[in-house]
Parts: sequence; structure tokens; C-alpha cells
Amino acid sequence: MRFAKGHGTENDFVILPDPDGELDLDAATVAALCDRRAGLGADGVLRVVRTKALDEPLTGEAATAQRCEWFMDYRNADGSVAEMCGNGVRVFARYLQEAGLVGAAAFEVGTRAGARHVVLEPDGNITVDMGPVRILGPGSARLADGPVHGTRISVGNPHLACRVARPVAEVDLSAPPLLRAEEFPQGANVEVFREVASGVLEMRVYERGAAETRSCGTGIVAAAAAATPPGEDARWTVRVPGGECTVVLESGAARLSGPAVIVAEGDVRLSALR
Ligand SMILES: N[C@@H](CCC[C@H](N)C(=O)O)C(=O)O
Repeated sequence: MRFAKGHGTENDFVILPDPDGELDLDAATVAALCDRRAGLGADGVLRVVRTKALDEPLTGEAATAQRCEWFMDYRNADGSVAEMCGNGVRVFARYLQEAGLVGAAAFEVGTRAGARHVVLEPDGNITVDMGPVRILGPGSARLADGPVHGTRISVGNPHLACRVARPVAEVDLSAPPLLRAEEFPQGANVEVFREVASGVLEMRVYERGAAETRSCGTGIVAAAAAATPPGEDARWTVRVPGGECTVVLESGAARLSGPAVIVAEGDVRLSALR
């Protein structure tokens, strides 16, 4: 099976080109591909499939994806399905560009959170219109070193973005955060963030379905939204362990800009994966 490997601020993905939807990608295969010792290693898988070949109903929030030629079928490293991935959609767009599957510098990508408009910027970054950012109210979690309190936010997928007083490097993210099922029936990605200068946040994340990653695009947007006074527009630079991205919040929606690179292409033996 052909594959590519790419990352956006070191949030890394195995990319599987499957234009005609012929691949039966089960959770065990995804987990084996993402295994960093016995597989290729990644935080998630991006299956590149034509929307018309997708064997899945696109209803509700996902319905606008029907108008897109290409669909990002996102899977977490543990094999679970997720609605959206902010770094993944940039890497997906870079793959489409480099594989010659799109000709324009601006186009839409289908996701389970709906169509997402992307722009390949002249400076090499990619900007994604991340859609509506929904503030759902307060929430809390228990981390390995104690409780954190924050804001429940949907960026298509669920987040708990928590402002902390200490440097984020000191927060213990070695264990899965304990969440309350009534607050997060589908689980959540948990961000800890701190404002380190005017308009600049530092952030770390524990991702649903993956553990701590070096960046999370939807998490970056969630942290920026949690850091912004209600009803205001804002622009943030968000530093994560794998680099930095920019978020512009405007009228309840967000644009995310950052790098996306393809670093390898090759063949993987699916039959050899455990
Ligand atoms: N890394 C992604 C988010 C991937 C999905 C997430 N783990 C979830 O289950 O919601 C990003 O860059 O947004």
C-alpha cells in the first residue's frame, strides 16, 4: 500500500491515498500503522478519499462536506474516528497539492465537521477556515498532578481548554485526563495554556485517542478562544512543543495558519503489521 508521512508543527500523520474508497481501514490496522516501534509511527491517519466514494453518510454538521471533491477521513492513533484535525487538514491540503490532486491555491476539504476552506499561502504556511468555535461552558478534568478547570469548547471536535498559572512544561500530562462523562460524553482533548506575552500563548495538549502530542490545531484554536474575552475578536500566536501557529478569531469563527510538510513516501506492508 502506498503511503506518505507528514506533519504540522510535529503533529504527525500517516497519509493513505485511497481515491476510490477501496481500502477497508479498521481500527486495528490504524493502531498498528501508528505504532512507533512495530509500525510507521504517527499521531493519526489521514485517508485521502474522494467524497463521492466515501462509504459513510454525511449528515448534520458533516453535510457541507458533500460539495468537496476530497474528504479527510481522520483516525486517531488508537483507531478511533474523529470529526476534525486542524493540523491534519493542513497536511492533507499539502499532500493534495504535491500529489497534483488540486490545481488551485485555495480549495475546500471535506471533514466530519463539514467543509473546510484552505489557502496555500505564498510564505509556505497553510491557512484553514476552522469554522465555528462553540463555547459550551465550564468544565474540569483531573490530571496526574491534580485538577484543572477550564472551558468546554467545540471546534467540530470536543476540547477542554484550561488556563494554568505555572509554565505548561511543568504540568504532568503523562496519564490520560479523567473527565466527567456528563460534561464530555464523547471524551475530549485537554489543553493547558498560559499567556506568556501580549497576544502569545504557550500550550500543551493531551489528545483524545492519542495521548500527549507535540501540537493540536483544533486545540490551539480552543486555547485561543478560551483566552479571549467573550464576544471579542483576537489574534494569537500559540507556541506548542512542535512549533507555533497563528489563530485569528473573528465573529465566532477561527482561521488557523501554520506549516505543513510531507517528509516521506513509500510502500507499507499492511499484512506485516500487528
Ligand atoms: N491533532 C488534531 C486533532 C485530532 C483529533 C483529536 N485527537 C480528537 O479525537 O478529537 C488537530 O490538530 O486538531
